Amino acid sequence: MSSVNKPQIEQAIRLLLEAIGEDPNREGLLDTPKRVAKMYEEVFSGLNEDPKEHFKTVFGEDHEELVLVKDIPFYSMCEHHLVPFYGRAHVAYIPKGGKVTGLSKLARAVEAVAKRPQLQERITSTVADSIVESLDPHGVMVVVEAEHMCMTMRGVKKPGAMTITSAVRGILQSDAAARAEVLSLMKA
Ligand SMILES: Nc1nc2c(ncn2[C@@H]2O[C@H](COP(=O)(O)OP(=O)(O)OP(=O)(O)O)[C@@H](O)[C@H]2O)c(=O)[nH]1
Ligand SMILES: [Zn+2]
Repeated sequence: MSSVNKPQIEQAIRLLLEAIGEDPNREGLLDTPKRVAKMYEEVFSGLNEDPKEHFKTVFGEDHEELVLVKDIPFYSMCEHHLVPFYGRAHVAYIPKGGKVTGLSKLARAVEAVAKRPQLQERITSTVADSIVESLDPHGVMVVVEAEHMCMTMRGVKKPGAMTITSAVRGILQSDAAARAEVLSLMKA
């Protein structure tokens, strides 16, 4: 079920168009409020999702070694300017007690968290903490690399500048050698 109020978004977009000096009744813009409402429903669909729900899929596999899914593409919306930021997430964890989740669930958790008005730091730490809370693993490391359109098309105008954030939990926080190994696999 959607949490966005589409008629209200349509109304707001008509006002916005008027405010920038456009005519919301000209032919090319007639369906724009409806399209934008539909788009926001899609790009903010993560507001209805708890990333931890995805980790209910657990296999009782006795693997207490690294699992890494890297290069997970994501698109999010910067909560300061409501323009996109996008890039790749790398999610690693070391399972404990047979709590191994489905690989796709790591990517689903990234999607759920990204599809909200966001900060890159919060995407990173929310994904890491969801894994810790759901799977109680030995360790977790999430690295996110992204380009922010608010730094590219406006403001400071620095296309190509990449922001990298990480969140490290458990043994990957306390053991520098293990952390370095995960980092090198993420970069490989
Ligand atoms: N920490 C963090 N900052 C972000 C993120 N996305 C955008 N920002 C920053 O949020 C800040 C908002 O700064 P403000 O001074 O309030 O807004 P502004 O005048 O539009 O800032 P400029 O972008 O510098 O023009 C900017 O520095 C953005 O680069 C993010 O994911 N994390
Ligand atoms: Zn921004």
